[in-house]
Amino acid sequence: MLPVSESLCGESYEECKATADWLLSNTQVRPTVGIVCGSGLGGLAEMLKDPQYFKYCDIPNFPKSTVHGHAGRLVFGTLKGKPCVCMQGRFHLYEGYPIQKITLPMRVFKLMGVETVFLTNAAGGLNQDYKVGDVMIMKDHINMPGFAGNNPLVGPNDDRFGVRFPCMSDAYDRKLRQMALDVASELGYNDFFREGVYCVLGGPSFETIAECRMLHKLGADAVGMSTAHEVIVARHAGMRCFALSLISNQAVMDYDSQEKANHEEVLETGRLRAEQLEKLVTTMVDRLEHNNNDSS
Ligand SMILES: O=P(O)(O)O[C@H]1O[C@H](CO)[C@@H](O)[C@H]1O
Ligand SMILES: Nc1nc2[nH]cnc2c(=O)[nH]1
Repeated sequence: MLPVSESLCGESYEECKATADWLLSNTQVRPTVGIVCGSGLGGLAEMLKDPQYFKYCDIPNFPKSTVHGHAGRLVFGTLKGKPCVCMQGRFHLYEGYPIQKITLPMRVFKLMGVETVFLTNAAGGLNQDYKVGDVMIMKDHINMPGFAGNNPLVGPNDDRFGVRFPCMSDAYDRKLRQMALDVASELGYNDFFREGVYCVLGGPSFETIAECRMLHKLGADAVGMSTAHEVIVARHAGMRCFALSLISNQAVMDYDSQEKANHEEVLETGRLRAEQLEKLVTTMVDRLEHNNNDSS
């Protein structure tokens, strides 16, 4: 039996440690790299050598994946010889979990020894220069639910994870962003690579036209329903973060448009860009140094 939670929602240090210990006792892999696959981007997990799979429903304290396009399992293995753990499917606020629960895997990553986290997501393009199929390196985020107090760090702070008031001006590691730009250029991906700001909303409804216009005016280039929460918790725990948004659809900004955002298009765009994203992330992991110093 795992210890009874003293936390608000099942993300206490003891619970995360029990989950990490359970996983480490069931795999030989000692991951230093963590990967989170977004909607339609689960193929990244298939890149791992000698994979070992754990269904979320079998992992103590883990929520279950409920979204089509998220396989719902943790994959351990190596990528370019580096020990990795990969979330093939993530959790979202709209699935009904408390925000602390959807970010629990980041704390488990930390307690298993992960130093660097690569996150991917599918997002709607707000920037009018973006096209479907573009890939946006996240240089920053706007945490909309956080404005209303829905931040994953709400609740008692456990100093064993991090400080009460963590800095977020360096959330997206500068060196990794530069590495991504270099690798994208070497691979001939310049035409569809961008760098911009991601805005997270609670979902699950897609945005209205007025909301899209507002978000764009506020400085967001892409909009989605994930990632920023995970990055907040990962940074709180001192892990380096790198994140990519695949622009899976154009946010509708015009009342005359016949476009309608839908999840099938999101998954289909993921399939079209899967190979390039896998190549980029694999090359970046290959170039990673064993170094968790803040490099921004
Ligand atoms: O952010 P990921 O998990 O890629 O998923 C994105 O795609 C789904 C909508 O199609 C939403 O869950 C949105 O957040
Ligand atoms: N909120 C939101 N999430 C998405 N995920 C993929 N596309 C979109 C979108 O247009 N809006």
